[in-house]
Amino acid sequence: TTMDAFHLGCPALHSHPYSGLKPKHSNMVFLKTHKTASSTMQNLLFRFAERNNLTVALPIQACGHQFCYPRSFTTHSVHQHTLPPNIVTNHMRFNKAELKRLMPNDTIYVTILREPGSMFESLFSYYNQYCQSFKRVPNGSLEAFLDEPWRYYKPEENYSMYARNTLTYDLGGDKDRPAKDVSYAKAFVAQVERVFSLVMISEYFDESLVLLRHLLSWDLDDILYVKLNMRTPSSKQGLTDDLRKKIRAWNSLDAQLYDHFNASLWRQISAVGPACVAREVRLLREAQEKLMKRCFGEGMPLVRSAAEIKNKELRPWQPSGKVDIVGYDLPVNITQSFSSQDQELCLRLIMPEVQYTKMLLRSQL
Ligand SMILES: Nc1ncnc2c1ncn2[C@@H]1O[C@H](COP(=O)(O)OS(=O)(=O)O)[C@@H](OP(=O)(O)O)[C@H]1O
Repeated sequence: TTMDAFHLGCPALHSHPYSGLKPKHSNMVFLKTHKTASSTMQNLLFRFAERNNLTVALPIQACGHQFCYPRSFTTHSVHQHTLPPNIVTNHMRFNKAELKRLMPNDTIYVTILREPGSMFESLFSYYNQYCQSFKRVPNGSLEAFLDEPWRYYKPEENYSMYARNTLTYDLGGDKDRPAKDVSYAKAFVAQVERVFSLVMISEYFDESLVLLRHLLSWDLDDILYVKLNMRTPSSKQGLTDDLRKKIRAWNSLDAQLYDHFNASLWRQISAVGPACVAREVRLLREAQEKLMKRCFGEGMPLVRSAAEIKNKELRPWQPSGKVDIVGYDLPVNITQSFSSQDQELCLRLIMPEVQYTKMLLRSQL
């Protein structure tokens, strides 16, 4: 069966005869960075937590669905009914010392980075009305911003962290440290490396998940997902090489983080065995397809713009009228023939972050 093949995979990691029986690791912090596929990861972790009766740390009401981001994380932002937690995954600005006070000693730290070009293009479009540095650019032109970023960017302004080195900021670093301060960048990368056991890469999401599965001794079923929080193609802009270069120069700290951890990811893949990782990725995609059929019938899940989604619980948050974030609906004819267990799973797979956070909080009260 697929499951047997899955367990037989990657012999390098199964040198211990009983390693297949190793208990699943459940204490983890996933630093949810912005516009990096982190909502897809968060949804996967929420489902894992529910299936295994784990406690997810959730923000107090005053902090919204984030731990009072963009302020640095403190334990005061954690709802008392979600203590002591096994899993932390809602948005925050990372603060290791405070997390250490909150979490068990065996907590594993994981995060995710995305290629700076496509990440910045996504940020620019998603936060175009939210972030003043973007809002004041004529015609919402990414080119205009990148030609003269200092004309639009005010480092001290609200939400300026979406306009420069967002990953560095989310990780707790100094987004405005000048690029010529080489030793800062190096020391920061080293610090991130010491804390995080795995830094996932959005472009290699499935490969990253396979490494995560190995790190935590999870099953194939634990890493199934549906892509969340996507923009419609019409909300996206292609990037020229020149634009990509300018984005990297403007976000040079993030670019250094990305280059470093992209290389580490491939080193980790090499260590496990590239063929074995590729096999698990294939098995993951096959299992995913089966699950899609079960939940959504033949073909793909029903990708819809928010207004078209009948069930309000399934509408993703829309940052502004200028960008469309798509979500999913469950097909009615299929849901009628569902077992209630399947219905719960399929519903959760496509539940957006804000709604799922609220639901989890209610269930943990
Ligand atoms: N599995 C997977 N692999 C690769 N990319 C993925 C995946 N899932 C989501 N996405 C893309 O991630 C973008 C949304 O990121 P986030 O969920 O982190 O955004 S948010 O900060 O929480 O709002 C968003 O990018 P853009 O569409 O470019 O905006 C999603 O399309």
